[in-house]
Order: sequence, then C-alpha cells, then structure tokens
Amino acid sequence: MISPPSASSMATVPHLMQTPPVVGGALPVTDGSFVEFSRDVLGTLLRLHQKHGPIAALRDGTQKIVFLFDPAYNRQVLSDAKTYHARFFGIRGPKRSSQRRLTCGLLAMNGDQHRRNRRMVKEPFGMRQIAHYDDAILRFAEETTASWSDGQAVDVNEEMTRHMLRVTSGLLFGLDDNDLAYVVGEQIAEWVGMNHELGVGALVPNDEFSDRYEELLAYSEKLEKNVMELIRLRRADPKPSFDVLSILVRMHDAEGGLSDEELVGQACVLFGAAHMTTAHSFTWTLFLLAQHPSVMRRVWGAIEDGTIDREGENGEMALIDRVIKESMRVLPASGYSQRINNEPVRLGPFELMRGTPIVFTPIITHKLESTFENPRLFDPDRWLTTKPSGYEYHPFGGGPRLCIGGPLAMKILRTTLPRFLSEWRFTVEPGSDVTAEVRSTMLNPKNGVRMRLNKHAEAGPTFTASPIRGNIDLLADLPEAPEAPAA
Ligand code: HEM
Repeated sequence: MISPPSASSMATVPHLMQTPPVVGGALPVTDGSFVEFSRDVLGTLLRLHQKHGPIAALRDGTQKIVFLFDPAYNRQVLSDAKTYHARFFGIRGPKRSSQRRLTCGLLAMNGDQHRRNRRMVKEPFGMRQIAHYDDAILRFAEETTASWSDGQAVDVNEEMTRHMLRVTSGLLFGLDDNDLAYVVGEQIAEWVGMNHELGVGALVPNDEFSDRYEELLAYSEKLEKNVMELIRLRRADPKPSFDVLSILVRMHDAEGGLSDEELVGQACVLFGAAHMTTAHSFTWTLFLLAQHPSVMRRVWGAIEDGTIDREGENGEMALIDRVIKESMRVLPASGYSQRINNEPVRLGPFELMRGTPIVFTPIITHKLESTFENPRLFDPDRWLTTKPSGYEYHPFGGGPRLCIGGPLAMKILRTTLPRFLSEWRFTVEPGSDVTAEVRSTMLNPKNGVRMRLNKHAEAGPTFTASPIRGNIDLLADLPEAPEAPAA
C-alpha cells in the first residue's frame, strides 16, 4: 500500500511537486534567513517551490538568493558559463593561504582558467582511460563483500563511504588501503561542510562567522599538509600507474601543465567530489531496491541469468542502468549547485544585481509532473520510454560544467552493485529512521540507513520491504513498504 507522509512532515513541508504558475504581478519572494536556509535546505527548497513555482527568491535584509526550479531556467543559466560563474567555495581565504590553494580546484574556476584546467583534468576521465579501472573496481567490490558477515546489521551509508574512500584513494591516487587516504577523506568532508555553512553565513552579518572563519583557515592548513603528503607518496612510487593523480603529474611534468598549487586544489576537489557523491548514490540505490522487492527480484533474476548489464535486443537500456538512473532521479546525491551572475541580468521576473547567488536543484526539477509521471515513484522501467533533456534530468549538472567524473561514477556503480547484490540481501531494519537532509550541497541520509546483510547462500533470494520512520516520504513513494506503527 502507499505509505502516507507523516503528519509532522506534512505540517511543515509541502508534498506535491506540481509547478504552480507565478501569480499576479507580485515578485515570487519570501523573506527569511540565509542561516536558517543553510540549516534546513531541503525544507526551504520544498516550501519555496510550493509557494512560488518555477522561480523564487529568499530575501534576507537587502540580499537575495534566487532558486530555479524549472528546466527552462536551468538551461538559461547552466548553458551560459560566461555570464553565470561557479562559486562552489564562498570563502577563498587570504592570498597564499592553504584555504586559497585548496579552493583552487575546477569547481571554483571560471573563464579561461576553467577551460584550460578542465581540458587537463578531464583527460583521465575519458572512456579509454576509465577502461583501465575495471579490474580495480571489481577487486574493491570483492574486498568489501569479504569484510561483511552473515546477519550483520550495518549503517549502509557508513559502509559505502568507507568503500568509496578505498576506491577513490585507489583510482585517484593509486594507493591501496592507505590510512592517510581515510583521514583525508574524512577531513575533506568536514572541510567542505565548514565551507558551506560559513559560505552562507558570510552573505549576511552573523556573529558566529568570524570565529569559525579562523577555525576554517586552521583546518585548511591541516588538510593541505595531508593532501600534499598523498601527492608525495604517489610521486615516490616508481611503478607505472593509470591512477588519476599519476596522469595529472605526468602531464604536469611533460607539458608544465598544472602548477603544484593547482594540483593540490584539483586533488582535493576530485577526492571530495568523487567519494561522497558516489557513496550517497550507492546508499540511496540499495535503499530503494530494498524497499521495492518487486524490482529487486527482477534485478536478482537478471544478475543470475547474466543480463543485468546487457542492452535489450532493440537497444533498450540495461536494467542496471535503468535502476541507477532512476535512483539518481528520485534521490539525487547532488542536492543543489550554485552560480553567481558576473553582470546584472534579467532572470524571469527578477532584475538581478551582479553577484547574486543562484541555486538550481535536481531535488525539485526531477520531481516535476510535467516531465515525469508519478514523479515520486521509483520506476526504473520509465527509462525505456522517457527521454528528458539534460536540463530536466541533471544528476551530474549540465552545460560546460557537467561533472567530469560522471562516466567513472556510473562505471563504479554499475560494476559494483551487481557484485554486492549477487551475494548479499540488503534489508532495511524495520522501524529505522530514514531522514534525508541536504548537507554541503549533497542529499544524504542524516542518520544513516540501518540495514541487515544476509547471504543468499544461507537465506535464499527472498526480499521484503520494511516499515520505516523519517521524512523520506517527502521525496519517494514506498508503495511496497508496510506502514510503520505510530510512534
Ligand atoms: C554519483 C556521483 C557523482 C555525482 C552525483 C556528481 C555530481 C556533480 C554535479 C552535479 C556537478 C556539477 C556542479 C555544478 O555545476 O556546479 C559535478 C561537477 C564535478 N564533478 Fe561530479 N559527481 C559525481 C561523481 C564524480 C566523480 C567520481 C568525480 C571525479 C573523480 C567528480 C568530479 C567532478 C568535478 C571535477 C566537477 C567540476 C566540473 C567543472 O566545474 O568543470 N564527480 N559533479
């Protein structure tokens, strides 16, 4: 049956995803606090869309953040990198500081510098290069499954984060099971989080801001030392390697390509961009499959008969790709991204002064009924017929700044998931709290996702959805899950 949204979540956050029109001549503006926005991104996005429709602004004093919900606005902004600049890091720190160097990665660059760096950084992510990663990806999957025991209860998000830290340090830095890589991964997650909280705080007068600013500068020094040490370890290893850092270093040495400063910034951003987004995508996909036993049974059958990653006779998308695309539609790991206009612009009903933050979000755009029928339903087969544009469906962003690691992330997911699922049954722990929140721009499970792992060899391939608590019903229908008893 269809689990109704909980009364408490409905009281504060709208549930439907129709796009109402802009009403009358009034500007679609809500007065509020940016600090509150940074504390409840998901609720704010849902409320603004519900109230204002395709485009909205949150106003705090004299400042505005503009939110785009409609694919036409996404197209206007994302395709025009000249007018709309990326600003992933609001705080660059003093010149020659660690903070300045660490925020030097691709996500923070614009104009010619972005084009030049993107050309170089994208080299290791081409289809030809990532073909080299197949064996390593499978080996990491084997190691992770070997670490599980039958009947074990785990937080799957923690498991997937650990898994992706290993995969990322292996593929990006060529370092197998390196303790320092774990430390760096955790530090990057913390540092990105501090940047986002403070980045929003910096837009408006806020007492907390100055203390935490000093804390951020000190933290970035610690992180930079460790990223430099990873680079040093990589350089010290004489064996020829296809990991991303080796390719970048080789290009650096052969062409004088990336400066050391750029290398630190790129390494840090690549590591952060790769492991957290992909770990959350793993988690959400395993969660959605577990809560949809009818889909899971088909996936299991296709793994058994070897067709899981095979296109259909008429070129239909392989089942594993349908599952991943659909999971990234319903619960996209990247919750929102941001641009600023570097000249005054007219955007829909707004005349925006230079430097206005502009947010776009797949969380809302992926749920528009005008593009996707029953948008909150997890229905992998919709991908047999639906063909949304890159501005209607944009889990990896769009336009000239499209994610360069998208094909690698897809390869990791489509190679690893069948390996996990062939041996293990993932069942959500009944009664557990599955709450989505947007933190550091990513949609992640606030309290993890508690799941029990059982070996098919012991338990047989039976699949059951579980009653759960939390706010996930705001984003996903779980029609196969029994209702949770009232708390
Ligand atoms: C499922 C996994 C992933 C998701 C959902 C994801 C999502 C995104 C999104 C939405 C953007 C665009 C941000 C914007 O427009 O402001 C982006 C950019 C980027 N991503 Fe990913 N990403 C993933 C995996 C990866 C991986 C594996 C890597 C590298 C190893 C990576 C590296 C990058 C880089 C360097 C950019 C900046 C591109 C530019 O500005 O030119 N991502 N990603």
